[in-house]
Amino acid sequence: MAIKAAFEMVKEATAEIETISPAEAIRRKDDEDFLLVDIRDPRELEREGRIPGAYHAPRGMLEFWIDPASPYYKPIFGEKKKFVFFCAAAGRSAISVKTLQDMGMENIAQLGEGFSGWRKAGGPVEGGRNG
Ligand SMILES: O=S(=O)([O-])[S-]
Repeated sequence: MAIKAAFEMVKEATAEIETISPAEAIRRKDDEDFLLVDIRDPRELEREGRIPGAYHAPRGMLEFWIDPASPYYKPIFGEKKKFVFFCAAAGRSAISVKTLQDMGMENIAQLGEGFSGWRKAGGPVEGGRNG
């Protein structure tokens, strides 16, 4: 059986979800009803730094953290906010947001170009070893 290309999955997912530009995310980052959700691995956060105020939800646990019926549910995902997920470059976030959307989660989007787009657009970053 042929393996479907990961980037094809990203392309298909991206076509079905909302993407917010880094500039818009920077503008809205302090809004009470707007939350950036960092789905990168802990090692990436240590190495590259993090967006101040972003909530860290490792991609591996996402489906379980947003599902109120799951023992791993995180009530923050039940709050009335716009949840904007990001990874390093909007690959994993596209697939993740599509999955959460399919699960019925509303008011979600991904951050276009991910953490690298945020950095390029001049968004604040804290920590990291590549500073
Ligand atoms: O998934 S990724 O875009 O961060 S490589």
